[in-house]
Amino acid sequence: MFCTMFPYLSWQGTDLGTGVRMLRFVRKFSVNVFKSSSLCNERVYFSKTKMRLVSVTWQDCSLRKYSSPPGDIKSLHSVINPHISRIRNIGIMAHIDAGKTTTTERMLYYSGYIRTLGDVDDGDTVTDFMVQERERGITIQSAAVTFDWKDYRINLIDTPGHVDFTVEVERCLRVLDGAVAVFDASAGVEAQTLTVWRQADKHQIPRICFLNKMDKTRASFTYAVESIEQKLKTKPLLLQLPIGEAKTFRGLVDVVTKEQIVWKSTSDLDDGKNFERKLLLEADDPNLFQEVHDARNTLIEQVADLDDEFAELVLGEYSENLDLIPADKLQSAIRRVTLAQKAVPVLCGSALKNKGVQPLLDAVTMYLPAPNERSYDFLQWYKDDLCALAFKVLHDKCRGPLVFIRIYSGSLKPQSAVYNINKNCTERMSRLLLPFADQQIEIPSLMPGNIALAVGLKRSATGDTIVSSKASAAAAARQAGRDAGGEKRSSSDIESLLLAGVEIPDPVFFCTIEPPSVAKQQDLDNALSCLQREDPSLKVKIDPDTGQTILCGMGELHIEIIHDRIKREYGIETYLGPLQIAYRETILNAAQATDTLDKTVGDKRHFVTAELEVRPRLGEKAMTKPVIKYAASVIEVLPKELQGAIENGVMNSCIQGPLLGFPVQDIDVTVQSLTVHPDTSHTMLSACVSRCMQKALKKAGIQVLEPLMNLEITVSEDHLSVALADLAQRRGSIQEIQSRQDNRVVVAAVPLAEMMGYSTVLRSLTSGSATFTLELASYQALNSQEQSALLQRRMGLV
Ligand SMILES: Nc1nc2c(ncn2[C@@H]2O[C@H](COP(=O)(O)OP(=O)(O)OP(=O)(O)O)[C@@H](O)[C@H]2O)c(=O)[nH]1
Repeated sequence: MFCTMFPYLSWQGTDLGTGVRMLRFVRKFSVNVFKSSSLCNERVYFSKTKMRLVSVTWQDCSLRKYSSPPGDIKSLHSVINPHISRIRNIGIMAHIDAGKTTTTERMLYYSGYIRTLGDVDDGDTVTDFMVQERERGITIQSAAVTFDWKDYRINLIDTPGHVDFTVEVERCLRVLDGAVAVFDASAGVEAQTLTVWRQADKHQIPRICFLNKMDKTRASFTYAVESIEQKLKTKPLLLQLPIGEAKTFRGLVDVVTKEQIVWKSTSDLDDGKNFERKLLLEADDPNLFQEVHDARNTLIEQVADLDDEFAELVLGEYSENLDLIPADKLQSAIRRVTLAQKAVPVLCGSALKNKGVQPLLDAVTMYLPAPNERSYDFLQWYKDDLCALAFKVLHDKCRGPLVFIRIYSGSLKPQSAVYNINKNCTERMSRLLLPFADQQIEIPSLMPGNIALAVGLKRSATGDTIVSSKASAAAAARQAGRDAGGEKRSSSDIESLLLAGVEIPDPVFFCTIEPPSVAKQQDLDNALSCLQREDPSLKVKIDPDTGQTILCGMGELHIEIIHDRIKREYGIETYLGPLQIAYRETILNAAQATDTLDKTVGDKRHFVTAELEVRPRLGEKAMTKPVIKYAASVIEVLPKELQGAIENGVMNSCIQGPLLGFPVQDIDVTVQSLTVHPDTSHTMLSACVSRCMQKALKKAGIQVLEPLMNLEITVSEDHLSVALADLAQRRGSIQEIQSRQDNRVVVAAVPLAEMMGYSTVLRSLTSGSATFTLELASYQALNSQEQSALLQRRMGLV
């Protein structure tokens, strides 16, 4: 599907003149296949596609710095690989429906990369290109697009807002240098904003806040800013003030320069390209003038508090009159505090009404960091050698997997071999493409800081680290090992230092999936392995008892979308079993067990006697990996190579607990004694340890744990009581009821088992007016009654 949606143009490295001519061609005719009449069936897609050739004048090209004459190598190079200080890798993140896709669409439009404005509600935006995204009006996959704004190259990633796709957000954050957090100005900080904000904190990503939807009836700049300050515990720097609010919103004032930016046209058809920018004078609006004057002084004070260099200016040269502080000095200081993540610039606008997006783009280039202004720990071990991260995979029927790559150091060239550390394999890359808006342009090389699409990598998956060769990976590992304290760190610790991967939380839902006939099983397996490479939060396993394929996902919507994609993209009509909860198991007491394996295979005798102890682990954070220790008498004589086999045996027994077959968490395991005959294979040793573990776990008494979810419902006062009554029946415990403008926000903890089909129920209870988000909080123990009821259900007794 991708090749029909993203036509690409190419040139080969040596013929640069042709390359430039090709670029001119790219600019002249932007092929927009998104206005296709058919978005549904991939196989008929091509024949039904109406290619729309949009003429772009040569003047347009020159504005976008593509005007260099054929053969000008320097400028061609800057088109492909701009100077690193001119690159911005940014993400757009927010709560569901805050307006990320609409804002991205406007950015592409104003930068000249699309000729018509797409609309989420009409299902024709560039970044929401999956059929399911267009139908549902939500972002499911992150989309990476490249465009130029003024003199800057912006690689932008539009991330999903729905909580089921949080992993997608997390893995994108890994490759971003900065982010724009979009808010609905009438709602302020919402549940999912908090989650993505925490994720961005974890990856230390400098941010800008954009208060979108300033045109909405209940939009309130003050309310949204207060909620940012209180809920996100951050220091908002107000760089703009709105002119008007809700219906009267028509522009903004740049607090730094004191310029007013006003969109004169009130027509919904106006594309917002034309606006007036001029100094705000007292005579224009005395109240607003005073407000801006006060806001600028507050901003200066805030920044001076956070930045010593600026404080010196304020206290010295300009102490008599803060009005005289030049805008560029203030901007530089704002940039420094933003990069240091001491504060967050706040801007506002209405993406839908085409207001405020151009100043937002200016702020992105002005205040967010270039790749060389960020520090990445793992880079110190690669120096100038290649280090890149595969952060997204798309399957294209014509060209195979397309892998989005962010390059951190070294360089990448097409037709070259690279080494994938995670997969421990060497792969050949055939082509490199830049994802310019809705086209792809083939490039001859990729330099640090940039993002591109690699064609030909058959095994690389989302989250893999790519380097130049196995030797380079080994050298980096040696260096990392030395820096990390040599022998004291295990090899897996060192590996994790080298890998720039993403932590994937365990899925909370699962169900069986069956093809329409046995003959289609192989096709289904292929489809699932492709989807898994794209989406590491999707897990697929085989039920050891029934042999059925099990699909495990992050939520109802996640599984629904996967089911739909298998049908539409791979043409397989599958049947899903009922959705089930992924419980966990843990132990109640400490216990010991002994096991002996004595087997002769051929002329070899495999003999193991193991004695293990298991104990409940009392940590704050749930741990699915058991902590394995060895008694002193064992570790003294245990050959290192047997350790791996023992640990495999322990891990395997924890994948399926002894009571219901769910993963076992929070246990400590001690190998008390071990006797191994020299001929014993590692597989036999693992098998014996695994069996011994199962015995010990059973003796220790099993407790089933269920996923407990954080629930946040936004509901009107009228429907509050009915929503609360319903929650009480779902074993929900209400933690807080907050006010959000005219609405109430109920914060509660509810077992996931009680939330099946909740969206339909809530919709009917509140006439569709309430919204909710659900996020995994922890695992809690079932009481004995609930546990035995669950056991009976699982055994088919009730
Ligand atoms: N009034 C108003 N509506 C807006 C504005 N921006 C977006 N919308 C509407 O809000 C809805 C959600 O917009 P999207 O751009 O899809 O939001 P999103 O954050 O990308 O949504 P997800 O990807 O599903 O999380 C759509 O109906 C938009 O038309 C705005 O500035 N004002």
